[in-house]
Amino acid sequence: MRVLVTGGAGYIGSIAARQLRDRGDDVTVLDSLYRGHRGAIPDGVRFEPVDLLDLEATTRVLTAGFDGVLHFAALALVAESVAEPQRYHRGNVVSTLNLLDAMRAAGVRRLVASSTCATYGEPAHVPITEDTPPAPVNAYGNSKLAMDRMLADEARAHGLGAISLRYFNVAGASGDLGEDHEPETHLIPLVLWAASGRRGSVEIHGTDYPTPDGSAVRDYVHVEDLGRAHLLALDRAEPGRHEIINLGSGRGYSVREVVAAAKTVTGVDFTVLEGPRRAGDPPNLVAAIERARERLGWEPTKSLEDMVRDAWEWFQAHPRGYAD
Ligand SMILES: NC(=O)c1ccc[n+]([C@@H]2O[C@H](COP(=O)([O-])OP(=O)(O)OC[C@H]3O[C@@H](n4cnc5c(N)ncnc54)[C@H](O)[C@@H]3O)[C@@H](O)[C@H]2O)c1
Ligand SMILES: O=c1ccn([C@@H]2O[C@H](COP(=O)(O)OP(=O)(O)O[C@H]3O[C@H](CO)[C@H](O)[C@H](O)[C@H]3O)[C@@H](O)[C@H]2O)c(=O)[nH]1
Repeated sequence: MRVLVTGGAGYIGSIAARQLRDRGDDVTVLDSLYRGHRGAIPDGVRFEPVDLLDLEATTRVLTAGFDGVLHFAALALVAESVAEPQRYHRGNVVSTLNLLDAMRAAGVRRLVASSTCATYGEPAHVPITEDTPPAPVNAYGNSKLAMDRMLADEARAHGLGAISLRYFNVAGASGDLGEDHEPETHLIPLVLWAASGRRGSVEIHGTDYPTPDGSAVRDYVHVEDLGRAHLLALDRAEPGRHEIINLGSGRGYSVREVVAAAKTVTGVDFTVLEGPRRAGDPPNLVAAIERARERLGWEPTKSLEDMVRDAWEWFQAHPRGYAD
């Protein structure tokens, strides 16, 4: 297949682009490099340094001819989205609208897009199925829900085959490709920065949640398992249909459990502080993943320990991320 990967210079997109390349697909990465890294773009794929907000340039790229698109490009920092919602509606909604216009003009009919558990907000019950009513609590979640709805409309009106993959917490690395976000807000990188000495400590944000050990519970999924789900989804997308599929491991770990796993894997007894809850953090998010099993034939294969170990190896080999 000829596949365009938007956001293919970012954390998840670069790893999925390499998986596509490795199965023999002809891959082009489109990325503005606003939050990505030139060094993350895998060898053997074409690169188009284009911003999706530039409709003309995006249309030009699409007219080269593609069988499908994996759409990772987005802004993805929750706190930033609360402070500057307009950037998220432009960066995640208008950019996707441009992509759909360009795909329609070029006759590209398959799309797999990055959605998020943030579209569910703070549901009362876990595990969270795809039928849980969406109720985002921040502009990031609102922008991704708007994207999902846009894809459903496009499928109905113009025959697009689209799948929104709603990821829970993505972690781990894949060989020499890993997580290098600036700013970094995700738990596992920050815990490992404490273990490596890049930071003096890590703080547990909230110890009074209604969970077994008082810290918040999340569902972590390995970035390689996640990437594999995209390849399956690309093959399964059906013209005229939009589907939503959760991707997680189906089991939750508390912040304290992640910290303990990192101490075991790294062998470092780093400093752990306890602080207040981070605004907008739900207590407990765990995915129901039956639909991914049924529709994609997908099964997560890697444990939390695998994620922490792979990320640890990457951070040790790349202490300053892609700057190394
Ligand atoms: N990391 C997670 O745990 C997580 C969880 C749920 C959903 N997601 C979603 O997965 C996707 C990828 O996440 P990531 O962690 O790899 O993010 P990332 O920031 O590492 O990568 C995003 C890439 O998109 C590019 N980009 C952003 N806006 C663009 C635009 N307008 N035009 C062209 N390129 C643009 C950036 O330069 C960057 O390379 C995002 O859509 C995110 O919302 C991530
Ligand atoms: O230094 C830290 C960082 C995080 N946490 C906690 O660890 C858990 C996981 O936090 P992350 O920031 O790693 O992940 P989130 O669950 O906040 O974020 C995930 O869900 C978001 C939507 O809510 C976005 O989709 C985001 O991209 C995705 O990683 C949360 O309870 C958070 O409070 C800490 O205790 N200390």
